[in-house]
This record gives sequence, structure tokens and C-alpha cells, in this order.
Amino acid sequence: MIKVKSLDKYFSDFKALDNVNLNVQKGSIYGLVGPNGSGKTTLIKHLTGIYKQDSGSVEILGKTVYENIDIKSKIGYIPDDLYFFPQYTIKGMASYYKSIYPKWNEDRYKRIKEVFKIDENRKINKLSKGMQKQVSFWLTLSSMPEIMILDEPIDGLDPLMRRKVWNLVIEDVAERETTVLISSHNLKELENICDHVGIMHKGKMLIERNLDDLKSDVHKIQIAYKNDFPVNISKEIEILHKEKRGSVYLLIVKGEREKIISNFNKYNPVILDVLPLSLEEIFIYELGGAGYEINNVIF
Ligand SMILES: Nc1ncnc2c1ncn2[C@@H]1O[C@H](COP(=O)(O)OP(=O)(O)OP(=O)(O)O)[C@@H](O)[C@H]1O
Repeated sequence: MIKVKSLDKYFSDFKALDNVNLNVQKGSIYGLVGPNGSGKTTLIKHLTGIYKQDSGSVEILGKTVYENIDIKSKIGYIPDDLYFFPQYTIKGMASYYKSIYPKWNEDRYKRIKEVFKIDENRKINKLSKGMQKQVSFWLTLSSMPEIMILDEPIDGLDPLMRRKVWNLVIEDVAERETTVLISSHNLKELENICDHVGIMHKGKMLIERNLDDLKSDVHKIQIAYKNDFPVNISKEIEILHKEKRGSVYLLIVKGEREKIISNFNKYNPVILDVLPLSLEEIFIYELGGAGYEINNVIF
């Protein structure tokens, strides 16, 4: 559905995107994550046809996005910095959307109005930041996009609104197999709704994987031995992080769960717990492996 190959983008002589590949399947909810300045918004601006790449390709539904009005009309884009015409009311903006999105759905517009409960005669620029985000979801979902690209979509929304918005997105994916790409720093919420994640770092795509596979590949282990920690074990398994808390070691280990357990068991531990890692923890440790400064990050 969305396919980016070997994408490079320069701003003067600064390389903002470096050989980026991205693949999003139809009906998938894809979380694009990465530290500040890693290139997420720049990549998104290529997916929405705002930027033209210096090299590589950016395709949606098998077609180049840049200067392709037909493809752009299938994309619902909520940018980080929202823009509405000055002086427009919600109703006026809805009429404009209706004129440019051929699949505009009036019933849906009325139904979502009941979710957000904002007077459609109000001027959008006079609404609060969070309310403007709600309006943006309202209009985007009513235009029945095949692809939704959301850059920091829940920024500024209160916790209840965030739930409502996620429910609307999940419902849309379930009903219409919409393809969704979301960039967000809220990894806890992304973890609940995404099936795939791409982690960016310094303009590169560090990892792109199914979230369940990613989670089954990194583990948090609490372990204690009667005697010293068996140092040789690091030759057998990949330890990303190790720290001592009292007599117990906390380790972050990469690899197959069963293989890791059997390796640790060879040295007869008195405690061995294998715990799941959150997306936030995976993010931090994977970036740590890529040279990102993760010292002083305590869990
Ligand atoms: N128009 C531009 N001109 C020059 N440099 C730019 C421009 N847009 C982005 N950059 C640079 O490209 C890099 C990536 O920026 P981008 O906004 O894509 O990051 P991001 O991952 O979205 O960050 P954040 O999480 O902080 O929003 C940054 O170093 C930024 O300064």
C-alpha cells in the first residue's frame, strides 16, 4: 500500500533522510517512532506529496505520490501543525472538504459530530488546540480516506478524547481496511493500537517490523546466582544492557526466549524471571545499540 525505497532527502548539504525504506500493508496500523529530529515529519511530507525526494521512490497504491492529485485525494493527512482557512467555521470547512474529497460521507460527518460535540458553526481558529485536533479528525474521517497519515495526532488531546480518537481510528480500520501511519512520541498508546513499527534514527530507518515479532526478540530478565555472575554467558547470548539491583541482575537480552532461558539455566540461577518489554523500553534499548545516549534512563 505504502512503499518507500532508498529515499534520500537533503536540506542544503544536510542529509535529513538517508536511504530510507518503508513498507505499510493495506489495513495495517503502522507506528513511526524516533527521537526528535530523526526525520519522521520529513518522511511524512514525502508520503503526502509535499516534498520531492532527491533520490529513491515514494509510492502509494503503486503510484508515485508527488504531483499525483488522484493519490492525494485518497490520503487523509493530519499534520503536526494544523492549518485551516482563516475565518472558516467547521461547517464551511466541511463544505470545502466535500468539494475536494470525492468520497465525502455526510452520514459519517453527522455521526462523528455526536462524538466530539462541537458546535459546527464555530470558527475553527477560535477553538482550542485540542478542539482543532478533534475537528481535524472529524473532517478527515468524514472524507473516507483509504490511507490516513497522522503526525503527532493526539498531541493536545485530553485522555478521554485520545481514547475516543483511537476508537474511531480502530473502528475505521476494522470496517474499511483503512491503512494508517502514525507518528507519535506516545509509545504507550501506540503500543496498544499498532501492528507494525518503524524506528527512525538520524535520518535512517533503524528497524521496521511487526510489533509482536519485535517484542518476541528482546526480553527483560531478572536473574540471581548464588555465586558470581557467569561472565562467559555474554559469549553465548547478546546482552544489550546489564545492571545490578541488590543481589539481582536486571538484563535486557536479544534473541529467542527459549534459547536464552536454557543458556541461563546452565549456570543454575536461584532466580530467573523473563519479563515482556514495552515498546518504550524496546525503543530505548534499540536506540542505545545504535549509539543514542541512553545513560541515566531508569526503568
Ligand atoms: N525545511 C527544513 N530545512 C532544513 N532542515 C530541516 C527542514 N525540515 C527539517 N529539517 C531538519 O531535518 C531533521 C529532521 O526533522 P524532522 O522534523 O523530520 O524530525 P522529526 O523526527 O519529525 O522530529 P520531532 O520528533 O522533533 O518532530 C532535523 O534535523 C531538522 O532540523
